[in-house]
Amino acid sequence: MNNDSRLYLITPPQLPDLRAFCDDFTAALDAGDVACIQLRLKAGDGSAVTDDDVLYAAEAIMPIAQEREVAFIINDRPDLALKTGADGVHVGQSDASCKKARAVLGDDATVGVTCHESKHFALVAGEDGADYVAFGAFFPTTTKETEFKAEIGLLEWWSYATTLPSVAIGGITPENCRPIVRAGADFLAVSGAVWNHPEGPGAAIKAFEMSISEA
Ligand SMILES: Cc1ncc(COP(=O)(O)OP(=O)(O)O)c(N)n1
Ligand SMILES: Cc1ncsc1CCOP(=O)(O)O
Ligand SMILES: [Mg+2]
Repeated sequence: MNNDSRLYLITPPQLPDLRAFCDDFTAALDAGDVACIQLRLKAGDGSAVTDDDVLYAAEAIMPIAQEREVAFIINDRPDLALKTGADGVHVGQSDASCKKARAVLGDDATVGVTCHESKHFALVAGEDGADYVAFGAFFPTTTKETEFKAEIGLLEWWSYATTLPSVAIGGITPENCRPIVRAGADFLAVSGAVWNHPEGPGAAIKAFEMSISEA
């Protein structure tokens, strides 16, 4: 049994009211243990995401995280992670490679890699110097159109076979996370279940903590 999973928050894909998001984020961090936040901005209806959008959001969000020793990770873009002074970057299979991200950010940065449902991608990421591998999607999600579905057995196998930390992602909620925690996921990456919780992000963090401790 592994009850040590920690929360890895992912921002909503659009942040039309950055100040309101910063309040929500602060409430989440004040409610319980959070290991890290990933700034993940994606184009909405008719709007592209510019580098300036990412830099502007990072400038507001990063200090809130770093003041509380919560790691600040930028999605997709090692160059912007370097420019903002982020703690690291998360790259997918169609983004910059893990090796490239490491070359840009150096040995001290955190580099995470999306591995979908693939042991092969995860083993390659480990060889290439990733600090964690992310598997998913475990459950249906409306945050991203997902092509890949991961099974919980993959997390069990990974935690048995390797020491590299795993992140589970995709539709994870306080209600469905227990098998993922028991399977040995080191981190639960969550977005919608926190920011859209009916009682607010702080209540979501507390509900996750309860489920993790009972898993
Ligand atoms: C922790 C974590 N895991 C997976 C992803 C997905 O990355 P990617 O496949 O590159 O897709 P986008 O997030 O860029 O749409 C992630 N961002 N974080
Ligand atoms: C970015 C990403 N990659 C696979 S699923 C997903 C979305 C995670 O968000 P949620 O926790 O709302 O399902
Ligand atoms: Mg990506």
